[in-house]
Parts: sequence; structure tokens; C-alpha cells
Amino acid sequence: MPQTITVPFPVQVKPKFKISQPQEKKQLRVQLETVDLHVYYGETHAVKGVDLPLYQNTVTAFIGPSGCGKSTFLRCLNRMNDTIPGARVEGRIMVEGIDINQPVINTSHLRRHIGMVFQRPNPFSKSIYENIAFAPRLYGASKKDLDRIVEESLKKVALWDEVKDRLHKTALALSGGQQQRLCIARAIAMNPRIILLDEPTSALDPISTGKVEELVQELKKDFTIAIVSHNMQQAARISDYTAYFYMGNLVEFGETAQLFTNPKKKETEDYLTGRFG
Ligand SMILES: Nc1ncnc2c1ncn2[C@@H]1O[C@H](COP(=O)(O)OP(=O)(O)OP(=O)(O)O)[C@@H](O)[C@H]1O
Repeated sequence: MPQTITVPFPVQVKPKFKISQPQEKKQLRVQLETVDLHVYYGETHAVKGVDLPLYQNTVTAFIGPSGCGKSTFLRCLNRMNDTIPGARVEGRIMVEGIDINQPVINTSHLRRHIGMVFQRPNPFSKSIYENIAFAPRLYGASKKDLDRIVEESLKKVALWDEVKDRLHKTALALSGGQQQRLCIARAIAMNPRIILLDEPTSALDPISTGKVEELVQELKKDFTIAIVSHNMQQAARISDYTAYFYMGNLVEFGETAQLFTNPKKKETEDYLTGRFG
């Protein structure tokens, strides 16, 4: 009779892809923290009591199977769910000691500090310059300031050299990858503290995807970043922390290297090893 062997848990998962290594341990400051956050769309309970920190100047990836609530959770963080009819968000979202999930919060002002970039590049039908200058001008920036903001923002996303001779031409003539970097430049033009990226590379080719991934690594020096990704290799490559969601629950949150190689929960391991999902 063959002997049955019980494999002790947690089992070491051996990933076939590169994983970002933990940074030198330093005092991490919590930039934003959700406390018992719930989201409902009518009867659908899409996010179920999630407690999650975003640490300053780090990248946190949200992963999990389709429909698990990653994008819904991300959209809470700058109150974008307010724009969805029937959506209800309960719980606290603490930033600098203030709960930003209160009705009194000015959401336009909030979104200056917590910017968002969507799955499909969505530049305005305006010039490259105007795409970036539009919001800062609304907040009173002078022409001199706008010129500086446009140049600095485009340099931060490594687009300046590609577009500096056609700043006043339409942004819609840029390639998909360039448009997405322009949208990121538009988000950082307001000098936010946090940038939310909702599957920013899912509509891009591999070369443009690589450029956006490199960019995310650069941007974390100045900003705190949360990114929803369907691509586990991408999450492993570019994030410092990973949150695994399943059916609206946060199953596991931890340092990316730990979560991918030595998950604490069996459900996480099953997902990472492709046993489901
Ligand atoms: N506007 C909406 N109205 C009603 N239900 C919604 C809405 N948006 C999302 N949902 C539901 O909420 C749940 C979570 O969806 P969400 O889009 O946040 O998941 P996700 O993990 O980001 O999925 P995907 O990876 O496919 O984008 C799903 O059951 C979805 O059907």
C-alpha cells in the first residue's frame, strides 16, 4: 500500500517569474488606510469589510480573479464609486487622520491628491500641452507655471523627448502606449500624493507595457501607487506589497516577495499556482 504523505502547509510556491525583492527595511509610513470598508451595488455586496494600508512611496498590487472586487475597491480610494448610480460605500478611508469617506469631503479637491488612470488611455480631444495644462489652469496656475508643469510632467513619464516638438498637436495622434503615459502625466501634473492605476497596461502592446512598468518604478520615488493587475507576473515584478482579493474579501495582504513565495493562506497559494481562478 502506498503511504499517503500529508504536505505541511504553507507549501513553498516556486514561481517561474521574477519577483520584486523587498526594499531595505525602513520605517514605512501609512499614506492611506481603509477600515472595515464595504461596497454594495444594490443587492450585490462587492467589497466585504476590507482593512488595508497603502504605504508611502511603495507600489501595492491588487490581484484576484475576475469579479473579486479589485477595481471596486480601488475606485473607493478617491471616491470614484460616488459616480456610479446605486453604489454604496460604508466604512472608513483614513488619509492623514481624516476619513475621506464622509459626505462633507470635497471630492474634486480629493481627486487632486489621489489621481487615477484607467484601463484604456482616455486623453482629452485637445493638444498634448492642453491635456496636462487643463486641470492646473483651472486651479489658477500662470502661463509660466503651466509651461513648467507640462515639461516636468512629460519628463517624469519619459515622454518629453518624444513629443516636445509637437506639444500643440492633438494628443489623439499619439500611439496607445504614449497616450497612456500622457494620461499618467496628466494625473501627476496636479502633484497628487497617491496614484491609482486600474489595469493601466491591459490595452497596451508588450513594449509599451514594459515602459509603463518601468515608469511605475520611477514614480514610486515621488508618489504612493496602487495598481490593479490581471497579470500576476506584472504584479510580482513591480509591486512591493500585494493584496489578494476573492469574492469581495481581502484574503491576504503582505510583502510581494513573501506573498508570492510563501503565502500564508491556502486560498492564495491555490490562486498563485493556478489551481483555480
Ligand atoms: N457598476 C456596477 N453595477 C453593479 N455591479 C457592479 C458594478 N461594477 C462592478 N459590479 C459587481 O461588483 C463585483 C466586483 O466587480 P469589480 O469590477 O470590482 O471586480 P474586479 O475584480 O475588478 O473584476 P475584473 O478583474 O473583471 O475587472 C462583481 O460582482 C461585479 O459584477
